[in-house]
Amino acid sequence: MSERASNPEMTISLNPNARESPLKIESTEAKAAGEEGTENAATAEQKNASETNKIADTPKPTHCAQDDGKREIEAAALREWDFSNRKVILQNIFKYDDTRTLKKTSLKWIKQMKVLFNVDVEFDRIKKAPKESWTVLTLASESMVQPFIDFINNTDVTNKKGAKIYAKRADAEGQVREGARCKREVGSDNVEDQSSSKRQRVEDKTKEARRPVSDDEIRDKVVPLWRLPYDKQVDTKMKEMIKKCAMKIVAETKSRFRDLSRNENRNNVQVYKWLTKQRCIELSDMITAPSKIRNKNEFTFGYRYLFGTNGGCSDEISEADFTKVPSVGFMVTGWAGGVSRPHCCENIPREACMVVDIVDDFLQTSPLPPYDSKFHKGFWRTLTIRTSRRTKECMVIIVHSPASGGVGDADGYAEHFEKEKERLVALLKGAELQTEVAELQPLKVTSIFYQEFEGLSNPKPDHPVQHVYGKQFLHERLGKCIFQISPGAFFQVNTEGAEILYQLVVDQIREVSQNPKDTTLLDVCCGTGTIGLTCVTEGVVAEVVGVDISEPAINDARKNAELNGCGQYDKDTGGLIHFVAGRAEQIMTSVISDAKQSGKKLVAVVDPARDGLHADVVRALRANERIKRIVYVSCNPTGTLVRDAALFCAPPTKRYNGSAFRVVAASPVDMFPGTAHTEVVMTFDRLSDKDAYGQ
Ligand SMILES: C[S@@+](CC[C@H](N)C(=O)[O-])C[C@H]1O[C@@H](n2cnc3c(N)ncnc32)[C@H](O)[C@@H]1O
Repeated sequence: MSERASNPEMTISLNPNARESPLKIESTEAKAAGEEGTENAATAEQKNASETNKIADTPKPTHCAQDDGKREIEAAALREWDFSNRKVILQNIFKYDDTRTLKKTSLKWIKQMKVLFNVDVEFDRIKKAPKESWTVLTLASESMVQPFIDFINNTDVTNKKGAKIYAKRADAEGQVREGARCKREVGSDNVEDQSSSKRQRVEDKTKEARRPVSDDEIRDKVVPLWRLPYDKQVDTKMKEMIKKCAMKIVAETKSRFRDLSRNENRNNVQVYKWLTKQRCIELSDMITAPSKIRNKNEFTFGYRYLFGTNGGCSDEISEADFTKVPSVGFMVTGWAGGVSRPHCCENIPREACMVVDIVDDFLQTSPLPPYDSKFHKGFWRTLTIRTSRRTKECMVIIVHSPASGGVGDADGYAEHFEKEKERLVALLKGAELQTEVAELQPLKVTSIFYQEFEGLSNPKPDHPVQHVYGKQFLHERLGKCIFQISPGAFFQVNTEGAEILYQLVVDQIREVSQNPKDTTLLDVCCGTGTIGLTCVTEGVVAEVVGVDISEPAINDARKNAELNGCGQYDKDTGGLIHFVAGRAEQIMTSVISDAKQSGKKLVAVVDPARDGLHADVVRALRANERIKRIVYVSCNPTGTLVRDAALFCAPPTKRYNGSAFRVVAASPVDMFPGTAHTEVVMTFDRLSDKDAYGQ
């Protein structure tokens, strides 16, 4: 916290530049408007300066004027302390960026402003709530706010995912609450101005997005590394892993040692021996997946834009050149755009494209329109296709708006829905889905589900589904096991890649479970029980306790234990395989203490979603010294794995007690070829005091 923030009594600005040498404000508009604009800006600047100087120039007050003068100074001081007029809200910030990253980014923008427009801006602080896509940035003085907002809104400032970042003022009282969006402090004219300019922006974006899209654009979005040969893709990812995961874990962990000795005045917080000379976690070579093919693909209903008879011939393409047809595919140009066919993407299997073709044909004659997220109107929303080339099964899940009541003009939908539903089922169930591999038998659509959803985004995995055709589950074979998968349950999207990933986990557990009968595996975020059951069938552990938030996934896991001959848990007699539904952060402590009662050795494998582990799960695992090894499977190695690894490896504190861990192995696996994503299996071993500081 800055000195100013920590001492509200202080009235002298710590940023003398901000008050004494008023800014040269040369906003982009002022530049564009030439001399006149510059002059206006200069006048405004002078006005600003004279306002500021008023305080300093206040004549020595007479007795009566003394109170007024005092009040004015107090008011000025208050204004100085009223941070709200210096606060800017930035929207569309990347959800997983933390405050430190944002500080760096803001400094970069400020540098750009200086270079491009010769505008001096300084910022005081920036604060971001985790997983919010907006943040509040406080500038050093009020006069910097408008130029900064202009810069952000009028130049190409985007977040990591390429979405435009927008800026606006925070509200008058500075009531910037975490988790609440702020209202702007503007006059009614301004509100109109701003909302019409916002409308304009949305219109422009929509116009830009609703157009025919080339195959290369589709690939650029879905498999952004497709232009590189595969070995170069792997190189690129490996460099990213070293810089943003392996090096960051060491830096982050070391910074925790520094913070502890500084903040808690603990002068004995010496960096552990294994870290002292280390700059980077040692990573093994990237393990490549034998196949690029995804077994789960999600598409959106919408309109596909095609060139009309004249369209696409000249450089200047206008909207009149397009025609549009209802379709299903990827939203390559964002939520406001049309949808594009997935056939050109190398990771989408041909059998899934065949289902897309069937649904596409069906839509051409369907009286029910695709859903339009801009107006929250329309019927067909998303199509999910799960396939297994090994069992020749295919599961189709169609999400739609309610047929009556609910979304948009739903009243007309009810009369068509039942008929349309049956028509689509009839088209799908007879289909033979041929893969690119001629020798492979074609797949069949073995189950169809409909899912009604009224909300604005997407249904949660446990949102109810309506089973309309075939089997209730999809079956997939992995290694020696077979797994039943419910429509809402998680399953790794690259089947061949998952086998490699699980084999790595098995090997890491085998290293510490000399006697499998005496080892219990805690499978945290176990999904359908895949990792735990693979470990049992591979003979590295005999007992598994799995925890997952999803009830359907846990039901699948229990069934999968039976299917794979691992026995089922009996609540009276107990048993060797036990799956529990619940939030890991709420039940982990009791799960661990129950597991401890058997007196067996405990090993944990954690495989959380992109959000990483909840702090309470890290605490529970750290606090239980019986857990000597944790194998962490991460799909977000440059984000949440870094955070969680630092929490496991940092010295004990009141909040995170129990001896620290150290990283003993880390293997990146390319589960998503063509994309920038990588999965990492990282192994942590508990450090004894002797290991921590010993020779
Ligand atoms: C990446 S998946 C891993 C699943 C499984 N290990 C596998 O390989 O198939 C993450 C799992 O975490 C579960 N999950 C998400 N939040 C959770 C929470 N708070 N507590 C327990 N499980 C959670 C999800 O339901 C999902 O099954």
